[in-house]
Amino acid sequence: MPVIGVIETKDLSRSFGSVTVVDHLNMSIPSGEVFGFLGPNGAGKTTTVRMLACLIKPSGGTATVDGLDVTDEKDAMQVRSRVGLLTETPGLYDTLSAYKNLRFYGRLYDVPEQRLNDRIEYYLKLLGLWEKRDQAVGGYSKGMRQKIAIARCLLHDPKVLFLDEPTSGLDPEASHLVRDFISELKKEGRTIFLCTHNLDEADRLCDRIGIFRGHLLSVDSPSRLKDKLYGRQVVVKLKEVTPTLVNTVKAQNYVGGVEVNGKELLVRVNSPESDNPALVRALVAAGADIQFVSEASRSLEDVYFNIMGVKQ
Ligand SMILES: Nc1ncnc2c1ncn2[C@@H]1O[C@H](COP(=O)(O)OP(=O)(O)OP(=O)(O)O)[C@@H](O)[C@H]1O
Repeated sequence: MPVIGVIETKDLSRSFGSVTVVDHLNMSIPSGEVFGFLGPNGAGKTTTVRMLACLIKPSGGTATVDGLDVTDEKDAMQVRSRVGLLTETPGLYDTLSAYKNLRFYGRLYDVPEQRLNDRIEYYLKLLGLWEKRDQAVGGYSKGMRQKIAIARCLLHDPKVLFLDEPTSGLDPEASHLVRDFISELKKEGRTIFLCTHNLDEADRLCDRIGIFRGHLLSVDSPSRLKDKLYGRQVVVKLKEVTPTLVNTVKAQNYVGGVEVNGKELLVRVNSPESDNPALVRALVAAGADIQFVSEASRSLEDVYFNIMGVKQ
């Protein structure tokens, strides 16, 4: 039987006037996955999230969240109660304390009184804000406000979380705390749909990445995206690079290609674990003085620019 994702879209589309912003989006996100949704400004990420969270209607196609049809009015009510949404500009009541802000929103979601108090206490303690629970949110730092905003969208215990730019505008320490918090939420088994422009963050947090501009250009785990585009490469640093040494490497039948970068050879191989010993032996036999051998690491930024066709 095919595995049905907790988020499924089939040709999901949305236009504003004559402009199509989301164009036949097809994706399937399994339960418990952290899915990174990457794309340039105006790619249609927020529009996609708004459709999946039932804030706007699709112009075409279908989508289900937790098995519920987002285009069906009755199902949409239930979807809203099963998802948590952190928007790019989460509004909090500045004059109310963190505790009162959370109580206010929890009641909107009809969370039973005792359960609400327990959940507020749990999250404020987890986020290190319990001692400051009675301070007005207006006096909170940006990072503290963001943590309250994330806690707010968890009060009704949603299975699926849509986080739109959760660390945008936060300093490195606050971003780190929010990222740790997202990892905790993953451990709780929630499915997290993460829109971010921070590629390093996506690389660290996400099980899979979808690179999107109107439709999905590529989707896979960060490591497979890198391997698919670049294969595995070994960097061999030599005391001296000579044409003989380059030709020796090229002549090895397990070598897929060689690039010379100063005193380094960038060698493409299928499996460094099994090919490196032979490569090192061949180079030494040809007179090479090897200083370092390591695996070349590609960043998600390399992948993103490659897929977007941006020259670096
Ligand atoms: N309600 C609306 N009416 C008209 N156009 C809209 C509306 N909402 C979004 N758009 C347009 O749709 C396009 C995609 O916007 P969207 O906010 O989904 O992009 P995004 O990928 O989230 O961008 P960013 O990374 O900048 O947040 C933009 O050109 C935007 O102007």
